[in-house]
Amino acid sequence: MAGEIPRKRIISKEVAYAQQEIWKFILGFTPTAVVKCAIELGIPDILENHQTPMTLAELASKIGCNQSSLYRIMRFLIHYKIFQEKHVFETSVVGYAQTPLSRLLTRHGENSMADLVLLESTPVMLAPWQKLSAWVLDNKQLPFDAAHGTDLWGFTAANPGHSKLFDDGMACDARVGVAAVIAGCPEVFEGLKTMVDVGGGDGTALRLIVEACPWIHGINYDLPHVVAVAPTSTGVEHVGGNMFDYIPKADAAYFMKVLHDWKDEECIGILKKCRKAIPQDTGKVIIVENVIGQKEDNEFNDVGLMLDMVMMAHTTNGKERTLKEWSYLFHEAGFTRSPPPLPLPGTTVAAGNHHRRQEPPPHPPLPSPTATHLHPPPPATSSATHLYRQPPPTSTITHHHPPPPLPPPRTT
Ligand SMILES: C[S@@+](CC[C@H](N)C(=O)[O-])C[C@H]1O[C@@H](n2cnc3c(N)ncnc32)[C@H](O)[C@@H]1O
Repeated sequence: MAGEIPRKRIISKEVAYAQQEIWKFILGFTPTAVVKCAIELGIPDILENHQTPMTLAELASKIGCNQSSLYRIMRFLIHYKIFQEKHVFETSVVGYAQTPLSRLLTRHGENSMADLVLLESTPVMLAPWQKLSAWVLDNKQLPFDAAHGTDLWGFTAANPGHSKLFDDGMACDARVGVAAVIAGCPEVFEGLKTMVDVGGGDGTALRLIVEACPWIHGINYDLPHVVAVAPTSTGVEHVGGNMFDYIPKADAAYFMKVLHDWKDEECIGILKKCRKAIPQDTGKVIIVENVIGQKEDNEFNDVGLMLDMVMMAHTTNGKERTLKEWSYLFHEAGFTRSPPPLPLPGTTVAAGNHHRRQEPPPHPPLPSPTATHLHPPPPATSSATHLYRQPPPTSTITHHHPPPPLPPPRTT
């Protein structure tokens, strides 16, 4: 019939859906870029300080920018629920206001993640993503090294400005993570006189822990260039060194988002060093890390998987791990038992204890049935469900170990 479109040229619903969805990937960088722009313009802080909704004219005047660009930026961010529109108190005038999301983007708010947004969107951190496919293809040069000629830690050591950005970004995450650990499983800190935070960055995590548990003397242990500029705080001593060589002696060793930067062999080496740093009978290793879902559960969460890609782009063979993969590390390092993970509000914590390994180790790289047995997946309780579903899940695992011969401490 004249004017009728041939049937084969009408696209199916699936193809139409795919054609729509693919734009999320084509332009997936825009939310990050526009959120970064809003932070740089100081919009979350301006709205926070103003306390009542601000009109476009007021906001543009405060920032010192033209209204038409600002209007489009705000329209975009309102669409993504970063900001909202609200009536100015008892008037018909509509203005811009904060949301719970934008409160996380003020520069110095209690739970601010602004520094982490600014870090991840720097040209330095974006460049390695251009090298990802080459790395996957030939495994010759890690993406970060290919982009910058050195690894992340070498780069931060040579670039104090980027090192500060990195430490500030990590401190954002540390503030949220430590609050969850203290609220959800304070018992892990009971009875500790000393605790070393290995890879503790600028000491933010340890400062908060010592504030909450003032009976603990904290040792913040990180690379010399990091602790050299770390702020001082009561009850926290900064020690510079290399965790592959030596870990300072303490009742407990605390690792927060450190082991995910390293491959299995390196983590096992670090954990073995830990066994030399803590007392045999009462010592603990406390690990606060992401736990990603296991394949059979099909419960990988978006944030966990994104972080796993970040580890590939930015670290020297680091990765996010499933419970079985964590169990494998503990077993290989000589620990035989750890309790199931404990859920926390907004995050998840697992606690465990430790015993010296008696049986032969499982074969790498896959976790063996022995490792699974030593650190079984959590039972199908609400805790376990919570563990896998909270983005980003985190686990704390404590272990005991045999006595150490002690190397001399290195301090800065
Ligand atoms: C991802 S950051 C985590 C920082 C901190 N634990 C937190 O959660 O905010 C990893 C830390 O490990 C430190 N690091 C890297 N290599 C190290 C080494 N060989 N010895 C000690 N610390 C190291 C880095 O300087 C960095 O502060």
